Amino acid sequence: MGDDVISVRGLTMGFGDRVVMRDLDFTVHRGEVFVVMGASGCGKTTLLRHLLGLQEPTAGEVRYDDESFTSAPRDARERILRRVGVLFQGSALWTSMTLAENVALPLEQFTPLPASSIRAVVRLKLSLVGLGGFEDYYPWELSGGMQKRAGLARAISLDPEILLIDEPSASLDPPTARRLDALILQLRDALGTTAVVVTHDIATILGIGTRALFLDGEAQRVIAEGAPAELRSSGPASVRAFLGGSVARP
Ligand SMILES: Nc1ncnc2c1ncn2[C@@H]1O[C@H](COP(=O)(O)OP(=O)(O)OP(=O)(O)O)[C@@H](O)[C@H]1O
Repeated sequence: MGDDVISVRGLTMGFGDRVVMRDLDFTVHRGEVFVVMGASGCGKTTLLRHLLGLQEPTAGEVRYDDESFTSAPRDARERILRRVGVLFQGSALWTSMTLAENVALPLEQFTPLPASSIRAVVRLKLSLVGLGGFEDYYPWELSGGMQKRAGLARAISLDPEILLIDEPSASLDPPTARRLDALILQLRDALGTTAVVVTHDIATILGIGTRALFLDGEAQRVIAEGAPAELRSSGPASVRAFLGGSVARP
């Protein structure tokens, strides 16, 4: 397997006649935490939806390894997506199910494992995110940070190679958000997962991003790509300002 896990080529995204972002070109490398950043409304979530096939490109394509996802038939897309775990912004847990039932759901749907093995995997995944012992709790009995961690446990239930995470720190207080950042790194290290994280949280970007892409909503294009700390010190002025770096000319 090569080092390029996801490649986006000439991707233009829009709604009807309205273009949100044009000519996106980037590659996500194996094992990195790749951050998609930009101001609210620039198209970060829309990009994630394209990576999942929930929205079709106006132009261009998404590739996983060396296989076109965009032009793949439905069964090939499903096979590719089996390698991808997703944590949506609101965690998207089923509120009428316990944490164990939530995490078990993908295992029941996509593996032939017997119930006893599923229970063991569920316990392992919940303990990996620090929720060992919370198997029988319902999502509404948990804090926002715990709900996100439960969402992560479900996202990793099928041992995905790739994790797509939308706004991990949204609606969390800063210390809880930092703990979730640390957990994303831990999972990457423990499971060898490649992560794509969509966020406008500067602490997350600088804290866990290996490389980052800056989407400029007004220009409707990418205006910077690179290591977050480098972009903060020597990226374009608007990116430096976004990342809280100095905007004075050197
Ligand atoms: N279903 C839709 N129909 C039409 N326009 C949409 C739709 N969904 C999103 N948009 C528009 O597309 C643009 C990008 O939205 P998107 O949610 O991808 O931004 P974002 O960068 O993720 O924002 P945020 O950080 O606030 O979540 C916005 O201008 C939004 O209004």
